[in-house]
Amino acid sequence: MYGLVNKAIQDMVCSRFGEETWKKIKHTAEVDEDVFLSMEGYPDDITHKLVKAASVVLSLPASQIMQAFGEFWVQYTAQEGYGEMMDMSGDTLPEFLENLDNLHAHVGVSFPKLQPPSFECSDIEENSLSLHYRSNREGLTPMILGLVKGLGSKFDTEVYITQTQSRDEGAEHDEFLVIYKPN
Ligand SMILES: O=C(O)CCCCN(CCc1ccccc1OCc1ccc(-c2ccc(Oc3ccccc3)cc2)cc1)Cc1ccc(C(=O)O)cc1
Repeated sequence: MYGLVNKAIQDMVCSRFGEETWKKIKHTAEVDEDVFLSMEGYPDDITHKLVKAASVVLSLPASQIMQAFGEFWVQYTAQEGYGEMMDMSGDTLPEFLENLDNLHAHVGVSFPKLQPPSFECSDIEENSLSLHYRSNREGLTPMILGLVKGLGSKFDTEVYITQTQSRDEGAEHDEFLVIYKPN
């Protein structure tokens, strides 16, 4: 995972719980990095250890941490210089979701170590669609719930998302029903 992800976790924890809590989380995770370089590639395990340690230190379920992080990621990347790229990826929530693979392909051209998941939309109706999420990473599914919620805020759109298929329960990939209503 690029360091931008770990840096975003650090910024979310520091902004909401302070520097001391972040130090405790890094210590619990046994992660020694003082600074995460956005454009450096880090083992995925570091991200998983940080989420697990945050769950212990904050006494919150890891799924809740990942969901909050997904929501935070959308605004964080916009303020960290990817706002224009995100704005070019669609004017509405369904459009953005349909263009997500293109967005990742665009980033991947400049940053070849990117290992993006794949998102596909099907059964697209006026106010709903099915979102298919395929990834070679494990355990980040709750982040997708937060990412879509974050897109709801970005597009001032009420969004309801529920998982309808789960890889953990034997499905080939995770699938979500996304219902949206622009305000
Ligand atoms: O792998 C999984 O199964 C779940 C990963 C979910 C995280 N993605 C979120 C995708 C997303 C979904 C909804 C809305 C917005 C989303 O992201 C927009 C986005 C995607 C990628 C970047 C990005 C930009 C630069 C990166 O790397 C840098 C950073 C600074 C300098 C050089 C390279 C890494 C990711 C920025 C915004 C983004 C992503 C972040 C990092 C990686 C990666 O390091 O492989 C792959 C994907």
